[in-house]
Amino acid sequence: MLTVRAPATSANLGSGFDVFGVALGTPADVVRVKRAPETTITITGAGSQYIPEDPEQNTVGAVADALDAPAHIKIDKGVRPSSGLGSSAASAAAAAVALNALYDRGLSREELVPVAAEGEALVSGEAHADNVAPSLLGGFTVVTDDGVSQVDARIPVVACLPETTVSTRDARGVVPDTASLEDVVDTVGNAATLTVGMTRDDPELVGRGMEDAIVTPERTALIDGYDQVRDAALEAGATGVTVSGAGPGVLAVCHRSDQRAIAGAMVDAFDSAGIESRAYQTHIGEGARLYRD
Ligand SMILES: Nc1ncnc2c1ncn2[C@@H]1O[C@H](COP(=O)(O)OP(=O)(O)OP(=O)(O)O)[C@@H](O)[C@H]1O
Ligand SMILES: N[C@@H](CCO)C(=O)O
Repeated sequence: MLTVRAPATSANLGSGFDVFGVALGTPADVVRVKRAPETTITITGAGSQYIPEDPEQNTVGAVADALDAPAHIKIDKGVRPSSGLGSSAASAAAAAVALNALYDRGLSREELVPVAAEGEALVSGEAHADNVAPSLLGGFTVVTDDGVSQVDARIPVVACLPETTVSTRDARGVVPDTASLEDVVDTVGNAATLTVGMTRDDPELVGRGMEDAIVTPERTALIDGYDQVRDAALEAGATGVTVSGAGPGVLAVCHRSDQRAIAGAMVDAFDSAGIESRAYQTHIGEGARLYRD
C-alpha cells in the first residue's frame, strides 16, 4: 500500500489563464493505492457524495488507464470539488505519483504532468495542466505546450471558498474567443510582473501582476458577492485578489501580518451577500508527497 498527499492548487492567478498555477499548503487530497487486477475507487471526505466512484468518470481512473496501472484506489478528499482549488487535479496528481511508484514506471514529476492532465480532460473537456503541474511539482508553475517551468515561491495567501459551486466546464464556456491588442499588452505586462514577483517572493509584485481584463471579468459575473469580497480583501491589506481557477473560490495574496484580517473580511463579505464561506489562511507550498506504509 502506498499513500500520497497532493495539495490543492490555484490556477490562472488572473493574468496567466491556463498557464500559471500555485500549490497551496492546505487543503490536500490523500490517495492510497494497492495493486489489483482491475481499478476500483472508494471516496470519503469533502464533497465525496458528488464525485463518481466509476473509474470511467473519475480523474484517478483516467490516470490508472494512462499508466496501465490497475489498483484499488482510496481517495480521502480534503479539496472540495467544483470550488476552484483544483479538486479533480489533486486526486489525479496524487494517483499519478502513487501508481508510478506502485508499478515502478520510473516517470519523473515533469513526465507525470501530461499523465495527470488526462484526468482533467475527462472532467472539463480539455487536458489543461495548470492545476496538476503545481500539485505535482509544488511552488509556482508555468505550463506551456513546450513543458513546465517551476519556481519554489513561498508567499502567504488566503483562499476563500463560498458554499456555492461553479463547474470548470461552465466557466470555460464564458471565456471570450478574442481580445483587444491593448488588453493583451496589459495582460502580458501583468503576467511578467507576477513572474518576477514569484522569483523574489514579493507579494506586492505578485498581487499587482494578477490583474487581468480578458478572462476574469467574464468569470466574476458567475460568482455572487465577488466584487464585495474583492473590495473587502483589498481594504484589509491584500496586495492582489482574483478568481481562483474557474471559481467560485477567491484568492488573495498578502503579507503574513495581514492574513488573519483578510480571511475575516472575505468571510464577512460573502456573509453579507447571504453566502456562507470558509477561508484557508495558507501559503504557496510543496507538491505531492509519497509515503511508503
Ligand atoms: N477525483 C476527483 N476529485 C474531484 N472531482 C472529481 C474527481 N473525479 C471526477 N471529478 C468530477 O470533477 C468535477 C470537479 O472538477 P472541476 O474541475 O469542476 O472542479 P475543481 O477541480 O474543484 O476546480 P478548478 O479546476 O476550477 O480548480 C466534478 O464534477 C466531479 O464529480
Ligand atoms: N485554467 C483552468 C483552471 C480550472 O481548472 C480554467 O480556468 O478553466
